[in-house]
Amino acid sequence: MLAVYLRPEGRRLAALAVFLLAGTAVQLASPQIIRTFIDTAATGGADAPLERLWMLAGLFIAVTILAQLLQIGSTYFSEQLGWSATNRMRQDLATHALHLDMAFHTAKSPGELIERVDGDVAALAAFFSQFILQIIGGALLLAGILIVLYLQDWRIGVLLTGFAVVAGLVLHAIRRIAGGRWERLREAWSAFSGFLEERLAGLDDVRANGGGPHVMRRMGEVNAELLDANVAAARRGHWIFLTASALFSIGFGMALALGVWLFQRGEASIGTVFMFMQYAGMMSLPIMLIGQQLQQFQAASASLNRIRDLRAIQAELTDGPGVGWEGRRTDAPAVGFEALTFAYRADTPVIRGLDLQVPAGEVMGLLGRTGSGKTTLTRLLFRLYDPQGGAVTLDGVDIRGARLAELRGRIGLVTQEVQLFDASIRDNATLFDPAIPDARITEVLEDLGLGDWLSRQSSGLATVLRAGGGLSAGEAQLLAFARVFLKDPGLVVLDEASSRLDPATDQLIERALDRLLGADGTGRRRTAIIIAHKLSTVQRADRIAILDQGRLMETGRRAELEADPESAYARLLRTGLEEVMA
Ligand SMILES: Nc1ncnc2c1ncn2[C@@H]1O[C@H](COP(=O)(O)OP(=O)(O)OP(=O)(O)O)[C@@H](O)[C@H]1O
Repeated sequence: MLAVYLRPEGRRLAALAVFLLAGTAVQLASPQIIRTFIDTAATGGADAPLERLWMLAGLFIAVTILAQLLQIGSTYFSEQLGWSATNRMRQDLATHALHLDMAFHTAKSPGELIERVDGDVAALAAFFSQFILQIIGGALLLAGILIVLYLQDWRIGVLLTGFAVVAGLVLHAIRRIAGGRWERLREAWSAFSGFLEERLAGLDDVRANGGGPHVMRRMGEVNAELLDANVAAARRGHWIFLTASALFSIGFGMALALGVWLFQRGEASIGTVFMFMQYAGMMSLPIMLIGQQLQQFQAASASLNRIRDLRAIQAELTDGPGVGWEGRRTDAPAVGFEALTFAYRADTPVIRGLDLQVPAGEVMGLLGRTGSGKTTLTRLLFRLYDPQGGAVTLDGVDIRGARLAELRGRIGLVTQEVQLFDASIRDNATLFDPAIPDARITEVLEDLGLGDWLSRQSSGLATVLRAGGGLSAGEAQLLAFARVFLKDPGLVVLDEASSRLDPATDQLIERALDRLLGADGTGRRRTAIIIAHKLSTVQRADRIAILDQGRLMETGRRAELEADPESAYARLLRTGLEEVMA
């Protein structure tokens, strides 16, 4: 999977390789310059050629600066590589997750998905860029140092190779013993953020019930655990650091001892001894980092596996072959629910063998107690789920044959809970369709009675609405109507809000309903399914269907049912519809 995302990055990869190789070569060169400098100075004594020394000093400075520049270049390319490859992965994952079935989204919490799509991918990106830089770069440098040392004197080569292996193993062992410190810290952090999130979400309740002191006491406890975990992690981190420092001092000491011995035997110059020390010092960082990154490797491969698992989940609801509904968006279709059975979970049926027809252009009022399956029926119409038995049809055609966009393009939906997005009024009304002209949006909003509201907004249609705030329940409902008018479909589903609105807004909604259902004299009829909570809305229906525990209890023309005192509908009206349904 990684190869797929890395392939388009060939150029960056090549640039990174060049920078890494050049950087390693330059880093390897600087101890050589120092050796020459020292030897030139030492052997020349008072007659040392000053010009040559100046040149060597200048060269050393140039090489040091070049090494830094190359380091910046490699960091730049490795970050670019890591993030651009994984950004594409994140985008693919988000698209994939958005196309998964509702059943999947019901089972997974949004937090879990965010953790997959963002957390895991970010972890991978960070690892990726570090991996290339620190493991590959570090390994190159380490190998380079050892090769140079072997070429210089095999004894120092053997000594420092042995040292590198032992130091690597000891550090690995220490890390394993000290392991677990991050887990405890991460747990403490997630407990802390979970605590904050929950209390902030319930702020109204906490305040209203005087729960403040209790929350603060609990916060103290959570904070104390966080402090403990932090201190423990820092203490263990220091152990690793101290061990590493001790190890590298020993390595340094061994290189020094061997150097001095070689010097005394006349087999190495003083400059060479100094060079050994420099190389020995340069080895410590890669040895530390390679070990650290290899440990991260486990975490990164766990992230990768989770991402792979998510990608492997396939949507069961897929596009049908298409039934040629393009251009029929505004036609009012006949809707049929035929011998429909459906269950969210295998053992609890929600719709049980339901047969119901809504003729084209008619308004069907869907009634039933809470939990009787009304909303579920509308979800099946949108094909958010597929039924286990029977079919939903539009104009007699099974909706499973249609492409999803073709089907959903024909239906408008006004739900009880209007989802607002953190976006402009324009985008909220058109649901991010840039093709709809501003003039049309303004016209629709004004027709719905939102003209005043719009004129009060600081930047008109461009004003950004805050998700979840800023709009009253009534205004949000009207905005949902605006969405349907702008889409202008031939079939609408309305899940009426059961909450009471103020009389003025109520009147605006009544007017919007008149227009939507073609009762305003324009004669434009739409097929409509209304889950009604108010008597005034029910009375707009041509037909009534009453559901009871997923079965059709009664259906017929509203006028006829009303006239028949034995009908369940007439009984409902007598009992008081709003009391029963609310
Ligand atoms: N996503 C879901 N997963 C599992 N069960 C569900 C799910 N959604 C609804 N149900 C169950 O299906 C049954 C029918 O729910 P539905 O929302 O269709 O009823 P409703 O008639 O629309 O009720 P209300 O008037 O309260 O909205 C209920 O028992 C409900 O608990």
